[in-house]
Amino acid sequence: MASHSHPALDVAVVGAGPIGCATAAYLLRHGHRPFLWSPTASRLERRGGMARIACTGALDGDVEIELLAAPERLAGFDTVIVCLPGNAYADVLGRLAPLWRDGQTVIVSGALSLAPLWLRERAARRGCELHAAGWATTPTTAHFLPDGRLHANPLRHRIDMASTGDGGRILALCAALLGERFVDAGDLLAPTLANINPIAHAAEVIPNLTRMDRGEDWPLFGCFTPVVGRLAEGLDRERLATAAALGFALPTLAEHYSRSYHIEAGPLHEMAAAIQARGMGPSGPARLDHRYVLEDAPFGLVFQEALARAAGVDTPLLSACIDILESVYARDFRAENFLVDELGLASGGVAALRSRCAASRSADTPPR
Ligand SMILES: NC(=O)C1=CN([C@@H]2O[C@H](COP(=O)(O)OP(=O)(O)OC[C@H]3O[C@@H](n4cnc5c(N)ncnc54)[C@H](OP(=O)(O)O)[C@@H]3O)[C@@H](O)[C@H]2O)C=CC1
Ligand SMILES: CC(C)(CO)C(=O)C(=O)O
Repeated sequence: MASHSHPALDVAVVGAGPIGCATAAYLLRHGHRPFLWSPTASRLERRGGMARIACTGALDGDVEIELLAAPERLAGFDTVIVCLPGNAYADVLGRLAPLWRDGQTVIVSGALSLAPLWLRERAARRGCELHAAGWATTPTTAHFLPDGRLHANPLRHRIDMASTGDGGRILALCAALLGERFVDAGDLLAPTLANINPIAHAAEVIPNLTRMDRGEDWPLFGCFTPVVGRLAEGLDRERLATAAALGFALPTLAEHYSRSYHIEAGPLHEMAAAIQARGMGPSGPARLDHRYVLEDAPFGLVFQEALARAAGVDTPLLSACIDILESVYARDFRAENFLVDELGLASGGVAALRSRCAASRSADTPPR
C-alpha cells in the first residue's frame, strides 16, 4: 500500500452496487479503512463478516471490505458516503434518517434532487446537526461483469461538489479521502445541475427502448451514434441554460466525459466510440426497469425541469423526453419525485430554495 500524507480515516459506504464497491476499494487504495452497509448486499460474495470483491480494469485484484451487520453501526462513523440511486432515497435514506448524529458528515455521491439539503434539514428537525455534501458525480464509473467481477475505471479528474456547513473543511476532507479532484461549487444547486447522468441516460435510452424491452445485449457507448449525440447535445444546452440562469458556469457533457474517461473532448459520438474502444463502457440496460429511467427520470429530469420552470427557462426537449418516458412506462414520473414538494421548489420557487441552500452553508446550526 502506498504511503499517504493524511491520516487513515474510517469511512462508511452505504450501497453495495458497483459504485459503493469501487468507492470502498479506492478508499482502501488511498490508505483509509472503508466499511460497507447496504440494504441487502445480495450481489456481494461474503466471507464471514467481509465482502470479497474481485476487481478488474483500473482496480486490479481482490479487495476485502468489512460489512456492517446493522445500519445502527453507521452512527459510529464521522464520515459516510452514500452510493444509492435516487429512487432508493425515500426508502433507504428515510430508514437511516433517525440514526444520524451530531457532527457527522454525510456525502451523497452522484447526488440528485438536492438530497444533501433534504438530509440536513430532516436531521435538523430532530435537533441533529448533520453536515451534508453532494458530489455531482461518482469518483469513478464501474459495473459488475457477468462473472461477478467489478470492472472499475480510473478516478475522474474532476468532481464538482458543494456542502452545507463549513465548505472548506469538507472540501479538505474529500481531498484527503480520494485526492485533489474536488471543486467546491459553493451552492448546493450547482452539483445537482452538474450531474449529467439524467440527460445522458435519457439520450442513450430513448432511441434504444426496444432493445431494452426485448432484453438485448447492446453496448451503451457502442450504440451512442450521432442520433444519440444530437439528443444529448440538445438536452445539454437546456441544462446549461438553466445553470446559467442561476449563475453557474458548469462543464459541458463533453468536458465531463473528457475528465471522466481521460479522453480528448470532441463530438459526443466520437468520444463515446473512444470510451467503447478502450473497454470502459458498460452494457446498455437489458430491461425496462433500470435505474437509467427509474432513477434518472423522476429524480434527475423532473427536478431539472422544475428548476428550469422556477428559473423561467424554457426546456422543451427535456419536457418532451419526460413525456415520452411517462407515456412508454405508463408512470407519472413527475409525481414520483417527493423532493420537489418536500424542498418547496414548486410552491416557494427558486429564490426560496436558494436562500435555504445559502443558509445551510453559512449557519453553524442548520435551520430547524
Ligand atoms: N455505475 C456507474 O458507473 C455510475 C453510477 N452513478 C450513480 O451512482 C449511484 C450508485 O450507482 P450503482 O452502484 O451503479 O447503482 P445500483 O443500481 O447498483 O444501486 C446501488 C445499491 O442501491 C440499492 N438499491 C438500488 N435500487 C434500490 C431501490 N429501488 N430501493 C432500495 N435500494 C436500492 C442496492 O442495494 P443492495 O444491493 O444492498 O440491495 C444496490 O446495490 C446511482 O445514483 C448511479 O446513478 C453515476 C455515475 C456512474
Ligand atoms: C454509463 C455511465 C457509466 C456513464 O454514463 C453512467 O453514468 C452510469 O452507469 O450511471
